Amino acid sequence: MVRASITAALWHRKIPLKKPFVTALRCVDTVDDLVLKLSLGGYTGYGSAAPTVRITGDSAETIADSVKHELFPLFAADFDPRDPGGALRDAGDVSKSARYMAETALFDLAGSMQGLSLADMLGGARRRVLTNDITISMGTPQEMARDAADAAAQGFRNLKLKVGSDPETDYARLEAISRSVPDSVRLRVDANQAWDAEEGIAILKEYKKADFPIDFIEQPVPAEDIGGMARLTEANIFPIAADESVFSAADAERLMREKAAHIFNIKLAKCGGITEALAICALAEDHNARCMIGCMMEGPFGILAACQIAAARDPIHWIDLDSPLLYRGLEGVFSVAFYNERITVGNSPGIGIIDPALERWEGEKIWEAG
Ligand SMILES: C[C@H](N)C(=O)N[C@H](CCC(=O)O)C(=O)O
Ligand SMILES: [Mg+2]
Repeated sequence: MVRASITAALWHRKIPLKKPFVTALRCVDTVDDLVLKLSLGGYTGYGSAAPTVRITGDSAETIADSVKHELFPLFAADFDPRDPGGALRDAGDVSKSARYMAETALFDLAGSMQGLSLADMLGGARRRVLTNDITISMGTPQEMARDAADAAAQGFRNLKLKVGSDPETDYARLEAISRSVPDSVRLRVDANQAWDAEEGIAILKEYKKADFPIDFIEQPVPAEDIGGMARLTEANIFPIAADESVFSAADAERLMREKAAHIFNIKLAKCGGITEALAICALAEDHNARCMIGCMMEGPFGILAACQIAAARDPIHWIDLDSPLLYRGLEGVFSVAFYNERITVGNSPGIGIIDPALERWEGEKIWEAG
């Protein structure tokens, strides 16, 4: 047990995007990135979180306040590198984004101290190369078809399409995109809660009739409409992925029990970090279910942690960790390499940061302690 010598600092920076990211829920042209740096005996650990109020309810202020007043006192007093998440076990009902940021930094610090990558800390990487998708923001059918064709030309075989404005335009989007990409390209369609169950069933029947190359439909109905998710799952037109409906292992367990999704989208920002994500993976293993690991439009450190988990856990079948591909400028910062659809997870300690690039994007240090 190492006591009371962790120092912490919090940055708030803005990461510019190549183009606005548009979904049925929100539109952003920069990523708001809160970064937590922990230092102990010459070692460092980093975590990050984005204030996605529309999805997690967490603002920059609530995340920062929770780290300063609720989480730092816990891990500053009680950090054990052999059990990095242990200090947060009794954190209670805190901001999930803050917990995620702190837990990522604690695992990164522990990995640095032990010379182990996070994937190896979790029992060894089974896969070092992951196949990522890329998201095509909601736009006109022509714009989306052009973006889809560009992505396919770069080598992406899995495209995640944002839909949910109105059924006619969505259909035109799918039609234009299907025509613009090679037959080998598969589509994931994310409605971000835009439909109700009846509407969703009618829409999906049309998509089926048109033979669009769809692998699954993500979060067709509002997060709390578990009955609607179950109806769409039972209809079995396309596999249904739960995203905003699954914030915790308890949510995942309910969805599995009520047969309200085929696929479970784990996001560290939604579930509060690595420990809860592993609990969802364990449940999926018990239920023989498959998961996707996804991300918010968020900074790179949490994405690195998610890549390490994806490399180490079998139930994670689909990878949607494309946020870094959408930033303007990233090169040379991580041991986890993003090259078009390929993510290669290296052996560097912790989550795999080579250079935290704290000065690279506009931002400021907003707090330090210890
Ligand atoms: C970035 C990722 N591919 C994605 O699409 N995530 C969204 C939410 C992102 C956000 O609004 O910050 C999702 O799956 O709904
Ligand atoms: Mg989604």
